[in-house]
Amino acid sequence: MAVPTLDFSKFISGTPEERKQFALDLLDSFERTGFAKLKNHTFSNDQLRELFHWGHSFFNQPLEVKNAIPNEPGPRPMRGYTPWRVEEVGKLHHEERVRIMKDSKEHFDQGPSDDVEFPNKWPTDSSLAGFRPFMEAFYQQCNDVCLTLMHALEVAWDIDDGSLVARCAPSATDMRLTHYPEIAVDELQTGRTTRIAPHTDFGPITLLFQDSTGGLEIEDRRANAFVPLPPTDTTEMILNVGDTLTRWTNGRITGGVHQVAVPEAMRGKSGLIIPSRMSMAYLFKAGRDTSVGPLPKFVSAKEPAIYPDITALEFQRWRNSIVYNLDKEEDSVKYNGHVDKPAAAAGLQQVQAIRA
Ligand SMILES: O=C(O)CCC(=O)C(=O)O
Ligand SMILES: [Fe+2]
Repeated sequence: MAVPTLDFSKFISGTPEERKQFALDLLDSFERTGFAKLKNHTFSNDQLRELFHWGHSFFNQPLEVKNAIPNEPGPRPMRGYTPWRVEEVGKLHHEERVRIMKDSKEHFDQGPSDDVEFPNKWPTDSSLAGFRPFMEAFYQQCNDVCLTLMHALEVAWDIDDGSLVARCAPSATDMRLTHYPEIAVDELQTGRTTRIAPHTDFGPITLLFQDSTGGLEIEDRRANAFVPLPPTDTTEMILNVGDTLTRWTNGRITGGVHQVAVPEAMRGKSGLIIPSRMSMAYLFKAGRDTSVGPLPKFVSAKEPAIYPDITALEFQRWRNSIVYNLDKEEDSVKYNGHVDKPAAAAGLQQVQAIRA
């Protein structure tokens, strides 16, 4: 399954025809594959190098320094540092729900710089003095790219009242640096852990940059198999379609399932160590109080809404209650109504029955 690389500059500074063509190509790629790639995305190679430099500087700190700004695992946006083998992203993927498989990764999460409800947690060590200003500026630039991409979807759908872009304010995005420490191929191939298990992201879309290690795989829907998205050009930005866009379009666009596994060249080999890997995911979100229910454009008497009108924050709380393995107890009751697909609901009940 080929994921096309689109030229973002055609939308930013192209002719009206080029803008329309970019918008249609973006939508087509999202609909067919759940992904797209962008070049001329406004980030320079120097900025990307600096991003990964700061990532390494942060993760190279001793564990107790990183643990001084701990993320509180739970049904809320994440802030600060999460050590490895805390998250169970695999539980998001319906078929995988029963498997307990903690991800072998550590990450740093940040939200909007003015967030008073879920404030950011910044490292205080003087060697990281430049980390915060760089990351805040990077965050802002990613937000601009995302809003422009939402506008491109408006152009593709002939939405002329700005209602899609309006659903993405005020910003509630979580930006994540993930470090996957080196790990033996044999350990990953036991299937008891993973770098990041198959999942879709929660927001409308995600912007992703990966380093040159490899291992990112996307689901090829037609082949019903994972295929590598190799880091042939690490300056390209990867776009993932997330759950919120599926909900907004009443199921018309399906989220792109992805995972990080053994890099292609090492697959099936024993006794090798997979080098450490780093990525940056800008997990774009709708405004916290905004509905993730279908847009009026995608609902009709013939096609009634198949997703409930819940807020983006409520939706995120529910998804994170699963990732942090809290969905067994009172959370499962609280969020159960949000399970939209009958098959998924039945699966969840089965899991609860097994665990009860
Ligand atoms: O590390 C990667 O390339 C993917 C990360 C990812 O899927 C996520 O953070 O949601
Ligand atoms: Fe993801």
